[in-house]
Amino acid sequence: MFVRSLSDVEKTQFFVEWGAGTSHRLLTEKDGMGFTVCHTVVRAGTESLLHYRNHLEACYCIAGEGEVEDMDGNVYPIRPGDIYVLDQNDRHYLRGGKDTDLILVSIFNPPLKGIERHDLTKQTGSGY
Ligand SMILES: CC(=O)NCC[C@H](N)C(=O)O
Repeated sequence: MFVRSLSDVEKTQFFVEWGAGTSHRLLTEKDGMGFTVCHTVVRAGTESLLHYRNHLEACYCIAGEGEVEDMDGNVYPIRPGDIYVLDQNDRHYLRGGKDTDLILVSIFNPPLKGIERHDLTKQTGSGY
């Protein structure tokens, strides 16, 4: 077993600014667990169009507030204790709160290599 902290990740390439906040990729492919765990900050006032074509993702909110919107226009407020699940590789909008960051634990299956980067300029949605 091992223990890893946010400060450990900050010394590595697995701490990324993803365009609308930060992501500590706490577990990556090389850890051999079969999934990735990230501590993700979504900055207040941001909106990102995201689309993970090669990974399923579930995001569990541990602090703050925000919302997620599917491509049918359904808007889901996200608060601590909520999980949103992209079980169909769903394209979606992710928004931080008006004045409050949204803090998520994001799980990816299959795992990320850890060095993937978003390109939020893509009209089709950023992802990997
Ligand atoms: C919630 C979400 O997907 N945010 C984007 C960052 C992601 N956790 C990543 O590490 O790329």
